[in-house]
Amino acid sequence: MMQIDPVISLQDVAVRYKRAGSLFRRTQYYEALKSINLDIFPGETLGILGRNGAGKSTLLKLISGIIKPDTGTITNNNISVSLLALQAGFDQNLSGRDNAIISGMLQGYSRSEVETKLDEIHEFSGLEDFFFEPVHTYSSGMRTRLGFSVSTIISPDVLLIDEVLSVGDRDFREKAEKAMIAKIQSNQTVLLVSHAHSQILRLCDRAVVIESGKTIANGTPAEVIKIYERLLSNTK
Ligand SMILES: Nc1ncnc2c1ncn2[C@@H]1O[C@H](COP(=O)(O)OP(=O)(O)OP(=O)(O)O)[C@@H](O)[C@H]1O
Repeated sequence: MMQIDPVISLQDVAVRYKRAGSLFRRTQYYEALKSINLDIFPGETLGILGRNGAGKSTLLKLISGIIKPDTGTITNNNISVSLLALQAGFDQNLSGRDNAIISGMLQGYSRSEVETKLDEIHEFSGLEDFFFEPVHTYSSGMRTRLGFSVSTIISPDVLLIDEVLSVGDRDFREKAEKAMIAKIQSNQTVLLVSHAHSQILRLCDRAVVIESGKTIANGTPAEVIKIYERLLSNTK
């Protein structure tokens, strides 16, 4: 059988955060990720399950390059990765339009490439005239719409989604879910973090569980959800 190379590969990766020390105590660290081993293959939709604090968001930040591992290696063959952490990283004083341009450029596109997509982003966001107003005038739902629209219209090689399908008002949520499903069904590589097991089952080709900073299960969504549910009920 032909071997397909992963687009991103994590080997024994660990991340620790500095905990605020006190005057008399040495700086303390918290190991959010202890040992992550994960390959992400082109075109797949990979679901990430794990309880609160297990390290899922840290994993997404790591893959998107926002933070670096303390130990272990991440191999990424020069691909663009975008974290759909809604509202993250907008400059409050710039307009939605300018923030859209910057986000697109941060995802590795040229200014003119992003500009050709601006009308589509504007349209999808439903922000109307607010698109041209500073982001500090937006409600949090409006920021969500902007973030989602940018990442939906400007497709990175790997799209990382952190619980996105559960935000926004009902109309936008339905629109967002439809757009996500279209992406998932296309060749887009997607990493989806969700606490909704039915969503993982419905949308993903494969799933993994992160428990206490380690990858502990990897397989079909049905298999992995079974393992995860057993884990939750054993430790209640
Ligand atoms: N900037 C930070 N500084 C210190 N500790 C942090 C920081 N960010 C996260 N942590 C800690 O690291 C651990 C993992 O956090 P993370 O946000 O990755 O979990 P998660 O699995 O995404 O949780 P949730 O399901 O609640 O979103 C948690 O114990 C958290 O308290």
